[in-house]
Amino acid sequence: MKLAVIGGDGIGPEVVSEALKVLDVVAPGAEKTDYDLGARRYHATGELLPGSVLDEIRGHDAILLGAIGDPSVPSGVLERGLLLNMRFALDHHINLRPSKLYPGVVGPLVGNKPIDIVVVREGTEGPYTGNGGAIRTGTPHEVATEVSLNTRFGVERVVRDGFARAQARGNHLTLLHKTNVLAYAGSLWKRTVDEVATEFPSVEVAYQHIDAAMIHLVTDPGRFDVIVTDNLFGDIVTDLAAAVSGGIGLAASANIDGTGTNPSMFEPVHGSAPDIAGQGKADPTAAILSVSLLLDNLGEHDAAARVEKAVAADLASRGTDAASTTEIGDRIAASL
Ligand SMILES: NC(=O)C1=CN([C@@H]2O[C@H](COP(=O)(O)OP(=O)(O)OC[C@H]3O[C@@H](n4cnc5c(N)ncnc54)[C@H](O)[C@@H]3O)[C@@H](O)[C@H]2O)C=CC1
Ligand SMILES: CC(C)CC(=O)C(=O)O
Ligand SMILES: [Mg+2]
Repeated sequence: MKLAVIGGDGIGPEVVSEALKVLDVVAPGAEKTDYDLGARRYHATGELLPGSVLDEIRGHDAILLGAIGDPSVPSGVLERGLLLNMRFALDHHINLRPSKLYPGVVGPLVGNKPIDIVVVREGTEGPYTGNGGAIRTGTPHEVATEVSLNTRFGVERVVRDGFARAQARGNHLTLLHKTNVLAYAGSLWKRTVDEVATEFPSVEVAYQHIDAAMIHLVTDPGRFDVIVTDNLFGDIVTDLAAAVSGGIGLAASANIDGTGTNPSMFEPVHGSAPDIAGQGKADPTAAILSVSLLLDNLGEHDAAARVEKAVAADLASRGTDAASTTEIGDRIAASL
């Protein structure tokens, strides 16, 4: 197993280092190559993601990433030039984000309602493609656009993936969009879901406007099983799903090229958290669960299950005292 490892910025390297401790126990033969990408490299060389580095990364079986983004670099430069660049170049169209309330975890919802949701977020289109512009910048007459790009091809492949996942688990799929206002893109998503649904007769289909879904995720999360949605809505709903399932420090994700052509990338849902970077406060659980997703994706199902089981056991036994980043990583690695 050849892995490219990108710690990145802020708490990224801190949580990745704990994730690797766990990986080393369950997959001791894994060959890891570290890539220095992010703010440090950008300041030193002006480089974000050189083509030669991207080509090298392509030669790996999977990528483990911490987080990208740093306050010393203008907002969006690293996020777009490095992170999104990598997701787009490697065709990571399926952005998989499970949210589960593990036993023993006390979430913020009244009654600690059970949560077991998988968000299938489109990963290469929507408003994240950089399809926009600005004129008269800095003047009172400035105009800025950020166009959401949705192709039938791109929507259909992620919708089909969502249905397949729904069929394999709770047989329920909810499309989240805003068809009442975003009529063109909304219509494409809705029609695609309705058409693909005919191939999956066992899957019950629901639709919710994205704003109302924020209510239901907090008041009645049990109504969701698989959620399929676009890149922006998926970004937002998965931070909320993480928050109601015990916190952003527990939320893992997979950026998958469904065709298997390029290595998929596994990373926490969270960002580089500059507010707590370097303090040993970051919860590495999301990064560790991302290792579980990585192993599962590479067919190492037993190892993946071992990691998830160890995390679940650790979560069940966590008290109210905050443990440090390394304490949590050490504990989970030792339990394996
Ligand atoms: N995939 C990625 O690499 C992502 C990068 N970013 C970038 O990260 C930077 C910071 O973004 P924010 O909006 O502040 O989002 P963030 O997710 O980094 O932090 C939001 C809040 O969650 C807390 N938090 C995050 N991860 C945590 C962990 N593992 N344990 C405990 N607390 C944790 C932070 O301390 C902060 O209060 C920005 O540059 C942003 O663009 C944001 C999201 C994803
Ligand atoms: C920083 C963004 C490009 C990504 C993000 O927030 C995410 O994927 O969750
Ligand atoms: Mg996000």
